[in-house]
Amino acid sequence: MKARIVTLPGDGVGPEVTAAAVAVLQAVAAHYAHDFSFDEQLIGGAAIDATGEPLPAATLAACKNADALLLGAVGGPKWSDPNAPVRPEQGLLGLRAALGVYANLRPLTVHPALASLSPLKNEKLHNVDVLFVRELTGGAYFGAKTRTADTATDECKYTVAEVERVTRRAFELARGRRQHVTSVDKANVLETSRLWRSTVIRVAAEYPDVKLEHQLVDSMAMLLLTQPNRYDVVVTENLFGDILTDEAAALAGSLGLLPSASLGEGRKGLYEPIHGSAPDIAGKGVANPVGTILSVALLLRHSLQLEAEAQAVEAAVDHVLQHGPHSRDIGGDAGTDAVRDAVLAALNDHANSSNASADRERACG
Ligand SMILES: NC(=O)C1=CN([C@@H]2O[C@H](COP(=O)(O)OP(=O)(O)OC[C@H]3O[C@@H](n4cnc5c(N)ncnc54)[C@H](O)[C@@H]3O)[C@@H](O)[C@H]2O)C=CC1
Ligand SMILES: CC(C)CC(=O)C(=O)O
Ligand SMILES: [Mg+2]
Repeated sequence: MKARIVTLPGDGVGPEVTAAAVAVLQAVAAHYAHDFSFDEQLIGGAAIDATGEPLPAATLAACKNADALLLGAVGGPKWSDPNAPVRPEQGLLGLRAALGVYANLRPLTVHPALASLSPLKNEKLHNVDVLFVRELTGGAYFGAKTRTADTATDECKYTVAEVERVTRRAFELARGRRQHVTSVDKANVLETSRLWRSTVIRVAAEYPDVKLEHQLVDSMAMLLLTQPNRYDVVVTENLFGDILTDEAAALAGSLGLLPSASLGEGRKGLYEPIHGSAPDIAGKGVANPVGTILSVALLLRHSLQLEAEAQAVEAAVDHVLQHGPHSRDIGGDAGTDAVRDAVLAALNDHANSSNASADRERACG
């Protein structure tokens, strides 16, 4: 198939992990005879340096014209002056809003080979398989902001329509999994959470086959670490989802491992690791590319509908996590390129063995 993919490497480790993930997409294209074109665009601090804006018009135009987008990360100390007129993060928020990608899927699994890195080193780690569905284009990140010399405000606003659409997405996804949705809010205190909860309850009535439970976000932060295997699909608002998923990454062993897919109504999606620009390790060639490579698997699955290819990438990553090499954040000493090369080799083996078995089936049939 033909697909136009815009890449947005961004800042810090963003270009390093994006390059590794693009190499995987190129290998998928070669193994499975697809025609993927890549168009690299500026975003974040790199875009501010080049154009003065975190989301240049040319970037937005290219993104609107693409089938899928792959992003590294934005931000870093160079652009973090609290009084700066523009910030790299505004570029990413603006892109999410412009694309209308309101549902951010952040899957969490714990690879058995990495279980010793997890704070929960016991049987409760078995079968951890949680799909976070984070609302991505509303809430405090997008509300009106005010600032005077001694006071600042960030408005947190949600409409019923915004809650309904992300809740429906969560319930639809739960139907293909273990039919269980946990909605996380702070309905004992926040008005937005009370609207969230009543809307979720109403939408849930459309899905009698899916069990719904509610959890307040503060106790959820604890339960996620102590009983993660209780959860199937977790739906929550923008800020809570951002925080809970970085916490969840600790269970997997590193923030560098988790991928994400940001989806709206069409097939187009924005794919990125859940981590940031990791300025502490940027430029050293040691960033873990696994979260970004697994984001490529989500891109293949959700935007390009190439399920076999998505599974091939996931199997290749699984092989590397099982046998190494491992990057420093997960206890090894391999650099980004060595992990990328190991994934490419495993993908090559996987594709060759799939082709061989297809040949055998054809010969028998
Ligand atoms: N989606 C995005 O573009 C995001 C951007 N940011 C931005 O990133 C910058 C740094 O933010 P932090 O709070 O430090 O979060 P961070 O996610 O960049 O880093 C947190 C810790 O995780 C480690 N880490 C992250 N990704 C890794 C990887 N692939 N391999 C190995 N270790 C990894 C880092 O080295 C650091 O110790 C800030 O400017 C922030 O605004 C933060 C989160 C998301
Ligand atoms: C705009 C981003 C920096 C927010 C974030 O941390 C994330 O989406 O994970
Ligand atoms: Mg975050």
